[in-house]
Amino acid sequence: MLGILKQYVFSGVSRHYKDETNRRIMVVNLFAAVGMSITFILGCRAFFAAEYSLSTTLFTASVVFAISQRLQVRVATPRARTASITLLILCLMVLTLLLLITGGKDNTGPLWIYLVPPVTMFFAGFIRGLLSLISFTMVSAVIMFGFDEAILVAQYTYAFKTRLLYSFMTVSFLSAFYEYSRQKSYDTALYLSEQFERQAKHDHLTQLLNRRGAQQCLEREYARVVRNKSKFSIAIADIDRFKSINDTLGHEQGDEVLVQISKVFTSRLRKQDIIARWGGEEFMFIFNDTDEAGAVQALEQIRKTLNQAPLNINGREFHVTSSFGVSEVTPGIDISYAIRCADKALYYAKDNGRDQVCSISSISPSPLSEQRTSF
Ligand SMILES: Nc1nc2c(ncn2[C@@H]2O[C@H](COP(=O)(O)OP(=O)(O)OP(=O)(O)O)[C@@H](O)[C@H]2O)c(=O)[nH]1
Repeated sequence: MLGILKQYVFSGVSRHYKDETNRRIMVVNLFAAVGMSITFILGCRAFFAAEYSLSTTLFTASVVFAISQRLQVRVATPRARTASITLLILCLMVLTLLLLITGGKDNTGPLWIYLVPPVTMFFAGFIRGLLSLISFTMVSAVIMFGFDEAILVAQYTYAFKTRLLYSFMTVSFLSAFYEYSRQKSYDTALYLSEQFERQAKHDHLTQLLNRRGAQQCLEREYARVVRNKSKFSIAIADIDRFKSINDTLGHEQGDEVLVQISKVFTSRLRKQDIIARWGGEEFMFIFNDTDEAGAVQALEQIRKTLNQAPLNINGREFHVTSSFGVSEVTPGIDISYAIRCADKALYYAKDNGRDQVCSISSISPSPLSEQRTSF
């Protein structure tokens, strides 16, 4: 029994949707179930009391509640969800207005009016909810006071009608305020969680991806390579003699040098390629759908740009160079192995005089001939 109830409440929920959407789906499921049951029970009572018009109205409402729930589950699109919510709110409002007009059982019908504000606000959101409630209030006022009360079937005192309207407007205002605060808190929480996620993956100095972010990209790209049986290349860049830059300029200006270098690197990359700060004065390049020769070509351009364009640090010009180690990743070569190869190529470039691009296949003897399982 509990399992069936859980299945019903969670029907239509998907991990691909936002939390807010899933929460709405669950509340619509619950609300539709409650609305369907109550209107059905009250409809049966009215039927056995020979109040056929009331029972027909309640049975119709019960069916509409059921349809709106099925709609959001069967047609899992944002439009269907909006239609389902609109149907629920409309059904509730029409039902409430009918109870207001007829008085329901012993003139207690108007009491159901207090269900309208919280339900409308939660389902429709602040703006649409507010507009719906203003329209509903105006219709209710016309029913109670307009046309010499010709629309009303039930008899209410003037004091009752005015108090009903005032209290309804107060509940509506409070519900609107609550929904506004709830939406604001939700937006703030969402913004903060996005910021935290961004910070966890980005380097605060250069604003590039950090090592963690780069590793996620590498894993994603590797999965794609395995799936498509294709290849991509990685490269590690290490700024030449950065220690002496720090010693000459100071650590703070050294940071500024890193920022400017990251901009030079980024400016020369294709849109689909990725650059990250791998750590300290090291950068990682990920060249999607590119073999080793293609990556070497691209890096030669980057190297030349850095070599030829002096950096401007506090009005003084500085020539900075970088060495690069390149390696190719194919479905048969795992990422950690490729990183080790790129590292080897980089140190080969350093040993051979710096300011150059070295690929792993250009090194002799090739480390690729080593046991891959050793990584
Ligand atoms: N300003 C600054 N310096 C850093 C940062 N991270 C690492 N470094 C410095 O970078 C320097 C790296 O020096 P080394 O690894 O000895 O190598 P190098 O001087 O670059 O020489 P080669 O790599 O052999 O060309 C060290 O002095 C680190 O303190 C950083 O975030 N900011």
